[in-house]
Amino acid sequence: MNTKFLDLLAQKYDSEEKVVTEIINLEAILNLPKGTEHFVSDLHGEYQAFQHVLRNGSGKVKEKIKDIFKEELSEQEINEFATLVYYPDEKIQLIKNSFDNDEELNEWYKKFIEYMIRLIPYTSSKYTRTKLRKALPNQFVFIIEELLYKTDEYSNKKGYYSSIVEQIISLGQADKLIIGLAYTIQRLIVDHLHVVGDIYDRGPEPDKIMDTLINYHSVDIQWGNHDVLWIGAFAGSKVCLANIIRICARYANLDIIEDVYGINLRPLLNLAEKYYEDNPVFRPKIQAGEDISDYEKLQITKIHQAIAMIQFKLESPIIKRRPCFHMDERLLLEKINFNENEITIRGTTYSLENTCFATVDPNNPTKLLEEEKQVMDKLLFSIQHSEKLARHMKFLMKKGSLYLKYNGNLLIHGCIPLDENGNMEKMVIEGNTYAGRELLDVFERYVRYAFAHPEEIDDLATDMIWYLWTGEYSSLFGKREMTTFERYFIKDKKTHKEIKNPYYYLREQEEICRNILADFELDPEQGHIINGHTPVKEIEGENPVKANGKMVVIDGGFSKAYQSTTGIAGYTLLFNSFGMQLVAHKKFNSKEDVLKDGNDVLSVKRLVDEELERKKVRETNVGEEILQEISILKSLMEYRYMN
Ligand SMILES: O=P(O)(O)OC[C@H]1O[C@](O)(COP(=O)(O)O)[C@@H](O)[C@@H]1O
Ligand SMILES: [Mn+2]
Repeated sequence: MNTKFLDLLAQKYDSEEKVVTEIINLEAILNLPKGTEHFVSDLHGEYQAFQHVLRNGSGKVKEKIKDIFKEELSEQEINEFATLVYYPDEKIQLIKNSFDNDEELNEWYKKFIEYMIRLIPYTSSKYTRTKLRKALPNQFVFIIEELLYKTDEYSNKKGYYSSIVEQIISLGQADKLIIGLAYTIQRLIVDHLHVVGDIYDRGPEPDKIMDTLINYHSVDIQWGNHDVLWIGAFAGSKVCLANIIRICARYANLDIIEDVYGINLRPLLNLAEKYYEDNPVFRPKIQAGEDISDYEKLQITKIHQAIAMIQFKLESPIIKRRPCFHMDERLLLEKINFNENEITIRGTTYSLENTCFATVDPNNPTKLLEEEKQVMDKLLFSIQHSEKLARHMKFLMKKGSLYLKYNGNLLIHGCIPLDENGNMEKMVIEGNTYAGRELLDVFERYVRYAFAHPEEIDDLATDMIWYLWTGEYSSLFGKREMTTFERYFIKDKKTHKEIKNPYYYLREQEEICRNILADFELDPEQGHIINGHTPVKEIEGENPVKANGKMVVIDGGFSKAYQSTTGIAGYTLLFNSFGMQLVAHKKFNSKEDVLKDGNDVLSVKRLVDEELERKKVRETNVGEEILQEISILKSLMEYRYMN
């Protein structure tokens, strides 16, 4: 091994004892059971529901409480304890309001501090003391460690411990301690979080989800089609930008653009007011309980049309300059017969309804008006200069990728494009042919290039991000074409259908999944493919576990817009040292409901896979890294200290 490197390392490990201690420490970690991985997907801006799943660890928090306290506490007390762990700040407030005097409250404090101190060793049994210490609330580390490691064999410490707790209470620190312990428990229960795509769009608070993820102790993200759409907009793609604004208008979420990311929509509104009227198909989709004035609804309806038309116009030049996208069928504005108000698609002529073509020149239908161009220039400038968006997009790039190989599994939001025979679809890009993993790798390279060059806006890399949103062989989209235009303007529902890639029925077959795993150089015997993207229709009896357990579809179903078609809120997945568990979630109403009756919509579990032997850190990705570190430290030992 390079001696320069070892000399450098020796600066950190400057004594034999330090090297030995670290080797022993790492060896010990290898033999601990692997930590719990938590998989969620398709969050779609539903921050509150996501928070809940994160805080209850898909049911794990309550499970651990039950393991320890089921003989001792009633179901109601267990629920109360669990809600205290999920929402400590709010729960403490409720508890305080429910007591008439301090004595009762102090008793409650004592009881629950003790419960929490008893729960922590159980939730941290898979971690080293150092790791546990890092998870503890800073200001209380010393005190908590005293309480945790009490060995009361000779019972002369009893007084000591109860005096610590009493001091905490009398010094007014009990709330802070309990809150700190609650977050520690949440954190210990899940070691690592995977977000299998679609943080953005449809729901109201994707930004808050991003902030949560940025502060989360350990996370990775597999980009979803909606996430790359936002990345695309930030990287300079005007058509991606038009799409994100269109979707925000459609779901009455323009606040995200305006208030959260600080993009001025006034120029777009002016254009919209000038050219558009009310139009039923462009009215925003408003969720039950949302309150929007008729005036505002009308404004959004106009903006929605203005930006949709800009989007359609912007698509055309890209399709023309990128023959490799094979998207000529999508040159729809050019297929319109404006005299007859008809369009001919794949040989069939349909009449158009609810059109809003005031800015369209029939002789040159894809040409942007000067005003439209200016609006888009201004919007792009502001989006690329939004500091908050920059922070969120950089995080998506840093922690995200198109797919991830993790502990033997393949995590991917959408699909691996296949033909009907199960062969990987090929795409020719700049004269080279790619399929399967290689295609995804090349897609990802373009995304990263575009992101690194936001000033280049018409280049292949930037266009490629849009392709990932909507192209036939995109691993994120997985459908032949996106029928947005048809959904707005053509009545015949046949034209709305978006035909899915054969992957979506072939993935039921074990053989197909094994082939894909092998293409990604994963062991088909051990590995699973974990998908998001398509809501699992439990109502119709669809099983999220497919291909003899090789394929797991966990669309979180957080999106309220889809809950009526799925029958449940969705699925999450847990993978701990005992195996994988799929958790089905019922609809999440509100945090207030959980706080009130403590009865958090509990989840049904299905065993996906059961390990015969408990899986150790040694057998994980982290384990591989540790093994490498050990081997380097051993070289250092030999080089420096053994001769
Ligand atoms: O429900 P909406 O707003 O009409 O959106 C439908 C569009 O969303 C998509 O399903 C993509 O979004 P998802 O990744 O959430 O499925 C498109 O295929 C489709 O055209
Ligand atoms: Mn998706």
